[in-house]
Amino acid sequence: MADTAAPPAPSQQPTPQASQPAESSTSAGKAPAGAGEKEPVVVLVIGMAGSGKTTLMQRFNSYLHSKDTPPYILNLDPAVSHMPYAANIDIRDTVDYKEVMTQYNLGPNGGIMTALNLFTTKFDQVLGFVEKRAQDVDYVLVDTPGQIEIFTWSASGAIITDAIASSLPTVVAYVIDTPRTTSPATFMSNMLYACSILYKTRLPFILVFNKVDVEPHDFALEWMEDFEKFQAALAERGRDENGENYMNSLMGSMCLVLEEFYNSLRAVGVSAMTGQGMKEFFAAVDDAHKEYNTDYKPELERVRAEREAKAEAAKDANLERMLRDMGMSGGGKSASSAPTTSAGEDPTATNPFGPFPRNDREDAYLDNEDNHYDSEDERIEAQMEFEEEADDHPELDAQDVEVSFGGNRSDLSFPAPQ
Ligand SMILES: Nc1nc2c(ncn2[C@@H]2O[C@H](COP(=O)(O)OP(=O)(O)OP(=O)(O)O)[C@@H](O)[C@H]2O)c(=O)[nH]1
Repeated sequence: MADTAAPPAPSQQPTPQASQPAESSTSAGKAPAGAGEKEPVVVLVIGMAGSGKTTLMQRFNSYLHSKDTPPYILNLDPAVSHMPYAANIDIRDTVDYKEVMTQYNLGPNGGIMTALNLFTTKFDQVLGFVEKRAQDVDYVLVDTPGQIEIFTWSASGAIITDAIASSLPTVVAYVIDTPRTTSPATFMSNMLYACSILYKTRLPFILVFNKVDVEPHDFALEWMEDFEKFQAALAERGRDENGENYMNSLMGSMCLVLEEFYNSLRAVGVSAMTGQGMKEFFAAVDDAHKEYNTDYKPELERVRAEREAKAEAAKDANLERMLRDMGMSGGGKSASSAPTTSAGEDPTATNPFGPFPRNDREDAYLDNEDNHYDSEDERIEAQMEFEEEADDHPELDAQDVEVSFGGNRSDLSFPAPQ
């Protein structure tokens, strides 16, 4: 194996909080920067426990080193005991899941899940490290926790996936233990799981049939291409020890449903043990990278633009509402929020002080006959007289007068503008 460096020992954390993620210096940093802009592709390695993810990561790593394109590696599995490759960023350097178990009184799965949650709170920094190296590498490999559901169905897994996929081209490599998938029922369960991940992440997807040194994956390709062959295998091998085949019709219909799913992915057979299929795997990754750029990226940009447009519209609406509240715009009132008097009329509609209900002081002012003017000129003249008088009487200085919004805003009071 080309890269068998011992993994760095996990640091002992005094408290189960995520410390600052650390970046190990491995060969990725030494990769020669290519001419022009480089855009690495992130490969998220996901699979059931024991499917061979970690061994495969080591194989990918050694293969890429042999091609002179060392990858940048992230390990997100806090419980991995032996890592046969050196990761650039290792979750175990940041959170000690055993410490998390002790402090939070959790079992192993709860500890792994909580460790991942804690790490997620620092993931923006992790992404910062990855982005900094983006110019130097072609591939970023991400190993995920052995308990697949901890990553695929947790909020932190979704946050991490979204964060990575919105910053760099990302593809999912779903690792399958081929020798353990030869029964039609296990095959179907694995495919349904893969399908759910594909529809959840919506990222370009590669089915990686691992351990083909033990069992070639031809049967799987055959079942995916020709559903009648799968039906035949079901009829032949789908019976339990009592000769029952009650699951067969369900699985038969399932394979029809999965036909569309099979069309939208690539499948390769590999062996982490012998290194078979590496060239085909990376060709599939490059193909999926292109798919990300043609299909996923425009969709991502569309969603992002939609989100920004919504945020902009909300900002405009807030500004408009604020201006209305301050009586600086047309003063249009919102029909739904305008309060009404007991007589059913809207007091804001007749309030010259602004688009809010009159308060007692304003009512008193308007009820005073002296304050009614026949024309706007007359009102302005009266105001100028008042201001001249106010100059001679500093006690009338407006600065000392508290203006309070009436009605539903009576809890707010603001000093009068100077
Ligand atoms: N024959 C054979 N064995 C393999 C291959 N890949 C992995 N294995 C073996 O499968 C077992 C599980 O491999 P791991 O790499 O630990 O699998 P994993 O998916 O990372 O396991 P978890 O972290 O527990 O989920 C180990 O005994 C490996 O030696 C392969 O291609 N061929």
